[in-house]
Parts: sequence; C-alpha cells; structure tokens
Amino acid sequence: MGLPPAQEALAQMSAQRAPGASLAQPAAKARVVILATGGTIAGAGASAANSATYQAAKVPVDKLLASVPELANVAQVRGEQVFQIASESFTDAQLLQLGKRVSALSKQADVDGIVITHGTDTLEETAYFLNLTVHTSKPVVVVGSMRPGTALSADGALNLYNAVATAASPTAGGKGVLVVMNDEIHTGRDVSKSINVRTEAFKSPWGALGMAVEGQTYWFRAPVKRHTVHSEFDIDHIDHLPQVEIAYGYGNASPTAYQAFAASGAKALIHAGTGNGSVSSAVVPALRELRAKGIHIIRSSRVVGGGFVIRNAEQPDDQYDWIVAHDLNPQKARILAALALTKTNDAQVIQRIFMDY
Ligand SMILES: NC(=O)C[C@H](N)C(=O)O
Repeated sequence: MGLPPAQEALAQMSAQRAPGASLAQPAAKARVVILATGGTIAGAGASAANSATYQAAKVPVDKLLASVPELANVAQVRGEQVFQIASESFTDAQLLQLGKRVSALSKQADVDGIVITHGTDTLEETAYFLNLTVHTSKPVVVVGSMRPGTALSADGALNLYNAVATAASPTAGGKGVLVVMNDEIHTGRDVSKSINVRTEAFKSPWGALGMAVEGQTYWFRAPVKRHTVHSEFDIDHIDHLPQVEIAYGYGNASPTAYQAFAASGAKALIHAGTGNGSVSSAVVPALRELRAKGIHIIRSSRVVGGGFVIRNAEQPDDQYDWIVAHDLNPQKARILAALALTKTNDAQVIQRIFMDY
C-alpha cells in the first residue's frame, strides 16, 4: 500500500539527504552587540551582604558576559567597552559618543540588536536621548541593575539575559529604545528610576509596554510619541548639545539658582516646579527677565509618579512666552530641550516639539 502524498514526499526528502544532515536547519541566532558603560551592573562589593555599599563600574564587559553563559541560548553576543563609569557622572559628550556608536552599529548588516549596560541613576536620560536621536528600527535595549553582581540575590544577570532576549527578538523592532529591568519592558521615553533601594526600581507613569519572561517577550501596548526613524533629530548630525540646566521649585524658593545658571551660559532653564509646574511669586519676575534676555523657561513638575503640566494653567505661558514640558520629568525635559535647541530658537516650535516627543 502506497504512502499518503505528504508522507511520501517526506520519505523521498529523507532518502536524498546526506547522512548526518538534518531536515530543517535551526534558525540562526540573532547577533546582539552589548555596549558596556559601567554602573552597578558592572559593580563589585566587598561581601555578598553588600547590596548597597559597593563600587560601580568595576567589571569589564567580557567578564560580565562570561558570568551569564545562558546568553548564548538567546543570541550570538559580543561585547564592547565604551566607558566604565557610574552613570551619575555621564556627560553630554559621552551621550553623543554613545549615540554615534549605537547608530553606526545599527547600520551594520551583521548586527540585529544592541544592548547598552548602564548605571541606573541616569539610565532614563540616556534611553530617552537614544530614543530621540538614533535612526534605526532594530531593537535597542538599555539595562542596568540595582545590586552589584557580587551581592546576594543580584539582579544584573537576569536583567541582562532578559535585555539580550528582547534585543534578539524581531518583535522588539520599531518600538523605539527600550529599557528592560525586573522582567518589565519599558519605553525609554516614559521610564524613570522611582526608588533607589529596590530591584523593582523602574516605573513608567503610563505603564510598561510588556514583559520579558524566560527569554520570551510579551507585549501589551506600544509608544505613540515620535521616536527613532520618525524623529527630526539625528545623532549622525549632532556634535554638540546646547547648555540646559534644571532648577528646583520649593517653599521659600529664591531666583538665585536660575540667575546663576543663566550667567553661566544656559540657553534654557528647566523649572522643576511644584504641582502643575507652578512657580513661586518670588521667582516669577526673575524668570520673565531671563526670558526677555532670550533664555527659554520650560515648566516641568517635580511631582514623581505621573501627570503632565498644562499650558497656561498656573502661569500665563502665552503671555510670558514660556514653554511647558508636557509629561516629561525635569531630567528628560533637559534632554529634549537641548536637542530642540540644535534646531530652533523659537519658543513655539520648541513647544510643538515637547508635544510631539
Ligand atoms: N544602580 C546603579 O547603577 C547606581 C549607580 N550609581 C549608577 O548609576 O551607576
């Protein structure tokens, strides 16, 4: 009795196969480059009990990768040491250097995804900067850890594994620069470090995009603001960031910090205001004077956990020619303001940029 057609075809293919060759080749693993910049994920403490007392930026990238052999199950990885710093010391020059490297790698045909290991203190700023300036649809993932690798229950190895799995997944493409921490996948635009002593440290006010679990990605929402290939900012054409500074609002505030920043050459000041970006009556006249001298005043909020500053609420922005930071926290507003100033000095255009990104 003859075989059914499908089984017959399989039997023929099997007969023609060279001995030892398998029927279907396993799909080649994605090629992921890991750019290491330091931080606690590369940190080391004196003992396993030191979860908070340690030195950041100690472990070189090759050792970091060798400590997680499971990475080979999800991608072909190679590492590059870009910096070895604690992220509180990141400068604009280093942001530009890192961005240009990410951009160059993303154009290489032999690179499918990029992971950046980073300290958590300013991780949200770097992730947002890359999200705004690197023109690629390939996955770019920023990752850190809250405990050094030497600590009990260190979180870096699993965070790195999940970050590499996400960067290796075609499902992560086209979603802008992502941050993977504590099994969650966040957009680099929204995410912020929200507590300094827990592994569950990163939160997005509008929610995470998805989760990375056991090397698989699970998605639940997508970013709606402009990013990467849809951005008007291109790292390949940016060699300098204008000076933008942040001054904090509080009871009994004085204009001294704003005036000092302006005197030092700031082109824009981010006001980390109380509540709805409100400004104390003792500070308003000084900010109006600074605006008259050409310095941009951008109202954001010091309130953590969400919300957004509404134009002409609390202060008459139209009348004063001030700008609101929308839902960006002060440190993210600094990044966007500096990029906006590479393109324009018009407050209305800068306001449009704050609504778009
Ligand atoms: N958890 C960390 O990575 C904190 C460290 N200070 C850094 O940002 O480099």
